[in-house]
Amino acid sequence: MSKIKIGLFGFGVVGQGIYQVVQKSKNAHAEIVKICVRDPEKPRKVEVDKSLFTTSADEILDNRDINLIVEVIDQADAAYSIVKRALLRGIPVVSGNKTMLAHHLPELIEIQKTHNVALLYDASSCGSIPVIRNLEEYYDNDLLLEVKGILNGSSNYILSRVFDHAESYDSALAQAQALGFAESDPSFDIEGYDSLFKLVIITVHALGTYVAPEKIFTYGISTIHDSDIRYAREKNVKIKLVAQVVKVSDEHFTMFVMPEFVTPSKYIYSVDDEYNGVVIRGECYDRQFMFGKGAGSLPTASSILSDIMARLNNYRYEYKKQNYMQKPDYTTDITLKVYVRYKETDVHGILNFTKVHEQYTSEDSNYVIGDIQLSELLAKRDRLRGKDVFLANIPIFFLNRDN
Ligand SMILES: NC(=O)C1=CN([C@@H]2O[C@H](COP(=O)(O)OP(=O)(O)OC[C@H]3O[C@@H](n4cnc5c(N)ncnc54)[C@H](OP(=O)(O)O)[C@@H]3O)[C@@H](O)[C@H]2O)C=CC1
Ligand SMILES: N[C@@H](CC=O)C(=O)O
Repeated sequence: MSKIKIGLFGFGVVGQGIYQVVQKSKNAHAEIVKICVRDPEKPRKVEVDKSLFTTSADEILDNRDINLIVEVIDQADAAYSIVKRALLRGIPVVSGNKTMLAHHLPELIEIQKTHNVALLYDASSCGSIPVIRNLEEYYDNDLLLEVKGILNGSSNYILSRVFDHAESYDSALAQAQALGFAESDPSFDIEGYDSLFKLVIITVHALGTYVAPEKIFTYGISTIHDSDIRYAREKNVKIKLVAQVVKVSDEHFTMFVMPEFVTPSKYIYSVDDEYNGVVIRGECYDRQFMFGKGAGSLPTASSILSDIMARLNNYRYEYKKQNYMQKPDYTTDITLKVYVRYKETDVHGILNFTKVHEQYTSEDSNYVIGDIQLSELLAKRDRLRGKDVFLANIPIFFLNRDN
């Protein structure tokens, strides 16, 4: 490709960042030809020639000059329709939309193969950190055992402000929204779904296997309470929202998203604010750690620019791990040690612990620390929703391997 002519979908936090980095980057040999938005009259932070705007997706998809679609809108269903139509027409796409990708990757991978067309999406997972391309290329072997980390900038920002700066949860969430870190519906961030969707995408590139989001246990930070923070401080740990995919044997891997008590010796202990941190563990090399801004306009745009420039060399994912021999199967048949704090909810009536290590009751709040099957947590997930319950992983299961 000699010059990239971009049809851009979305001109919000990320779209405007992309416009800025493309203008700045002379060696990208790229030009934004048209921008599709919902409302062309909306005031924007970045000044742009208004004649670039359209509200018609077809005006971009039918424009034969455009040889790359960049999709950064906040609507997953509309994004799916745009991306699929573009790929079916043979137009390559760069996307940052993890919600859409986590739900439609198997079909979109198939279309890429049958229509010989590329879909790149490094910005969808961990903002500026190049996780996907590294998993796809550098870690293209059997040695990978685990990818674990903080994948959501907003929840990490909130936890940092609450934990280290004694700010209120609501004020920290409002700041995460004002700074452009949070999703349009911030419950995606705080309930763990954004981390979940990124984990689904990461697992496709880490192990070559797609697991649908609804099959994965996900618990967020929205029910965190002063007593949880007090407890963590007393134990000299921090609470982080952690997503992980782990090979638990040669035959099986597991994955889940939940708050975790993180000790100071762990790499992710020092990952604060909107930063993300990803620990990659493998046979022979032990651990490697990737760290960087996980959200925000320019950090995310920098990742999109990297995918745009990769298209100059016709780069595409080959999904080689999908064809690996003896791929491990997904299991939820593992035991976790968890802390469950509650007030009124009959936690013991809902959750079957295989072993209770510690129980505490007081007027203010109660907690239990016990062993529980991941499958049990997944089965009872809906019964815990909306309850006065906070749950955190105590990473004992992987203790001798955890750093
Ligand atoms: N913010 C971040 O840090 C990151 C975001 N992402 C992902 O990037 C995407 C965009 O996020 P962000 O920029 O923050 O979101 P914003 O809400 O800031 O912007 C969304 C943009 O999408 C446009 N839009 C919505 N629906 C349509 C549609 N049907 N057709 C055309 N345009 C549409 C909106 O138009 P209008 O302006 O007219 O309303 C707006 O410009 C999301 O998928 C998000 O998950 C990924 C990594 C980081
Ligand atoms: N809302 C997301 C944005 C980037 O993916 C986050 O906070 O990480």
